[in-house]
Amino acid sequence: MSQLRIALYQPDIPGNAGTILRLGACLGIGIDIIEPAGFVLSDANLRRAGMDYIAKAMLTRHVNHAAFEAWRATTGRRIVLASTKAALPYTDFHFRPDDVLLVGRESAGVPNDVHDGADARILIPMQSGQRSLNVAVSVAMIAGEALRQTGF
Ligand SMILES: C[S@@+](CC[C@H](N)C(=O)[O-])C[C@H]1O[C@@H](n2cnc3c(N)ncnc32)[C@H](O)[C@@H]1O
Repeated sequence: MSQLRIALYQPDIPGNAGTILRLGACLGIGIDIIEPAGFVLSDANLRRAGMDYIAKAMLTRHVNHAAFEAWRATTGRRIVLASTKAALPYTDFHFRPDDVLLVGRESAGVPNDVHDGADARILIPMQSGQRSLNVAVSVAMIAGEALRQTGF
């Protein structure tokens, strides 16, 4: 099991959350959901995407960002934010095994204070003029690189 964690900031598309929960279950990565989410965990689209893997996901729910930060502060883990506004390509970032990879909500990313409060901000470079990748695709790409670097 990896120490890496993936945190979803107020996710609003249940199919993406289900896909990420499945990824976490398959790769042994814990998932944090920072609420409020735009759906309930019993949502049919979440269940369809996550299938029976959801039962095996190591999921922690935090009632809000302050509660998530309070938990995180006790662990000493870094927050590594995936952001379309970042400058540093994720492949040039040096991951630690216990980093928390934070991704933004599908509709609006993260607010400025969460963006500025992250320990690091990383980018998946895209072609000029493209807005963003799907959040679950972003998680898969960056988690793959983090696990590769940290020897999982
Ligand atoms: C659909 S995007 C959010 C789009 C939102 N309008 C914004 O500007 O952040 C959802 C999340 O996926 C991640 N993401 C998507 N594309 C990315 C990229 N090229 N580099 C880094 N993270 C990305 C970010 O965490 C983002 O907050």
